[in-house]
Amino acid sequence: MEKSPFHHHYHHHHLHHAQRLLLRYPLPKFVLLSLLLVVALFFFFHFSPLSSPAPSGDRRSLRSAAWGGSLWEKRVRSSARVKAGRRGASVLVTGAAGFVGSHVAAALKRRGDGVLGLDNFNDYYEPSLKRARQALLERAGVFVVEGDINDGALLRKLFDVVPFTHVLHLAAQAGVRYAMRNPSSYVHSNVAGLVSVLEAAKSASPHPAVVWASSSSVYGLNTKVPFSESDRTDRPASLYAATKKAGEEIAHVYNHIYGLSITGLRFFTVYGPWGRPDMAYFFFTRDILRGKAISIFEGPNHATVARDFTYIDDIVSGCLGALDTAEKSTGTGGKKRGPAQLRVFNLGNTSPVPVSDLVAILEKLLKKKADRKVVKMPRNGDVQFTHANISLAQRELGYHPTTDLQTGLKRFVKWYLDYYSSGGKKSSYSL
Ligand SMILES: O=C(O)[C@H]1O[C@H](OP(=O)(O)OP(=O)(O)OC[C@H]2O[C@@H](n3ccc(=O)[nH]c3=O)[C@H](O)[C@@H]2O)[C@H](O)[C@@H](O)[C@H]1O
Repeated sequence: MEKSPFHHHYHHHHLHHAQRLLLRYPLPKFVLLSLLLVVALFFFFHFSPLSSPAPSGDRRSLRSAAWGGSLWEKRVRSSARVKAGRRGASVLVTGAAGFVGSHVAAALKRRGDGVLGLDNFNDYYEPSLKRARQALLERAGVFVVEGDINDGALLRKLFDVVPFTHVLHLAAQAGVRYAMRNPSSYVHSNVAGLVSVLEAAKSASPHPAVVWASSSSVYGLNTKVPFSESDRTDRPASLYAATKKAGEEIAHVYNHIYGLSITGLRFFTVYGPWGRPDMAYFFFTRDILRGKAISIFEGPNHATVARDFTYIDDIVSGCLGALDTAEKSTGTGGKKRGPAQLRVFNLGNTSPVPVSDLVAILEKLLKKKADRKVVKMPRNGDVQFTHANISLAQRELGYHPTTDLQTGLKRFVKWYLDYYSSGGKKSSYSL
């Protein structure tokens, strides 16, 4: 709507009037000075580094623990050093304070490899459990740097200090159902975070080989069982699954352009001592002990919901097999000299168990009946069953899972009672 000439004139007149007023009654000096001071203070606090959160890559940022400095570099170097007289690997383990990360980091160190951990110790589940795992790793000689995989400056620094031969990338936002409550965390950690790690790898000299955690959930709504690596993975049922599938596509790009050797591992519901409190086997144990009701999901017309539960020690052997058979990357400093290895493997147990059977095993081990509520599986991103065909991993990685659910849960319950009897601080249980 065209502004009327009156409108324009009206404003002009008012401005003129204000000027006349100011000139006629000059403001006392101190009023002017205090006005100037207020304005100056506003600009100072608004633009000063103290007020705006420093960019995450800035090690002086108040949020993440400081990193860098000569003492820090010395600790990084000695942690990542291969044991004398051994042609071992020097591995950067992201998510090293996590469940799978801490177990694999300890196993690598035990066999003499160099290991440097990285973890942001976020509070997706109680950080005290991550700190307890970190303490065990420190005692084993593994330094876990506190930092975020999205902190490019930190990753570049780590690769400057250590010529890593491998990256075992396990840092991720895990959990199928939580994706409906915090979707951005999955994009931040599983997509942006993976790109950040692959960017650091392709910029390093030499390029490390990368092994990273994908997920059984990429099989989504498939009904053909058992799942084989060549089956369709274009029907994810959760955002978690979609970010892991996206990761597999992103891996293909970094392999194609930069010649990075990349191996994706599709883990199948991993469980065991030092596990994740957000997973059913863990909180069912807690709730049975507390006499709290547990909800057991069931499929359409009372079909059972089942998982190919895989014990942590078998997963560790699968991860070591992937690292040991990973070919070198064919690039260096961002240039590729030839085609590089690109692989994906199922790491499962090939014996799916209904959730109700898992509960029955826990009741026996805990000598306590569960207060069961059988509920229809909610539309929460869960799938009705998973079942791994592991013949490819058996052939290529020498992967041979040996632990059945009864045996694995027995070890988990022993750890659980030990750890929480010490008030969730420590456990005589090693990783
Ligand atoms: O294979 C994977 O890649 C994933 O494995 C794991 O996901 P899930 O298989 O969903 O494990 P988990 O939550 O322990 O539920 C176990 C069973 O209990 C059922 N379940 C769950 C909760 C409940 O209250 N009741 C119930 O019956 C539930 O429907 C399910 O059938 C990892 O968390 C995930 O990060 C990813 O690694």
